[in-house]
Amino acid sequence: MSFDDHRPVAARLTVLSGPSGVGKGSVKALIRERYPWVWFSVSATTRAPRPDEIPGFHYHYYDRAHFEKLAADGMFLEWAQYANNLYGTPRGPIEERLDAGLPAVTEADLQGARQIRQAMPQARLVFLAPPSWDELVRRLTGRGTEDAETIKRRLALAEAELSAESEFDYTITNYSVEQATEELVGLLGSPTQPTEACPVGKTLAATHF
Ligand SMILES: Nc1nc2c(ncn2[C@@H]2O[C@H](COP(=O)(O)OP(=O)(O)O)[C@@H](O)[C@H]2O)c(=O)[nH]1
Ligand SMILES: Nc1ncnc2c1ncn2[C@@H]1O[C@H](COP(=O)(O)OP(=O)(O)O)[C@@H](O)[C@H]1O
Repeated sequence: MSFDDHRPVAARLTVLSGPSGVGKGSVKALIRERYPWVWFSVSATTRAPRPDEIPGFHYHYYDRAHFEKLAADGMFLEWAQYANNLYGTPRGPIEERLDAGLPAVTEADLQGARQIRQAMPQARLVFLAPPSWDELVRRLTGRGTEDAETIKRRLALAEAELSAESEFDYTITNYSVEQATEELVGLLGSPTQPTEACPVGKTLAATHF
């Protein structure tokens, strides 16, 4: 029996995965703008912030020693090395949400999605797919945030990620950010109440560390 089996299904965790450059960040940004009641976990990473990224909003940015200490202390629901950096989902805020009967969404690479599947069989795994390989290359290159060597490494990982699509419960193809956003929000379901992000009597901490 897994540790979340007592929780109602509505309070489940949705995991958003997909290759680098497919549009996960773009979809998350539109959801945050249009559907602010959707609660996203803020992952931790050892990678440096990109110029337009805000610490505590896009990621918690830590050096490797601090990240490894948090991992050793069991502070992550899952964590993994992707390319040369570590990424992890903080455990506390997610457990607080689920224990309060509220849904949560986190982003994770394939290794992280697999760890969450093991730990939480009720979790719903969603794969964001590109319309084509060439379009993925165009998007990743066009973003202009990684050098050629990093792009090559991420595309090599993308091949493995695309071939694991069948492990996911749902695939959403990101033809347009608008369409992919609506499909993902459709899967998440409408909020039971607009105020569900902050139930009375519960303090939902943004982060535990
Ligand atoms: N395991 C795990 N992977 C994550 C987490 N947050 C982000 N990632 C993944 O780490 C990979 C690299 O993310 P990032 O450096 O932001 O690049 P991007 O996907 O190109 O925007 C992507 O596959 C993300 O989905 C997390 O909390 N845990
Ligand atoms: N549906 C789309 N059509 C065209 N360009 C897109 C689409 N979705 C995202 N992009 C662009 O592709 C690039 C990568 O998107 P991003 O959201 O950063 O991907 P990820 O977070 O998955 O790495 C960005 O320049 C973004 O503007």
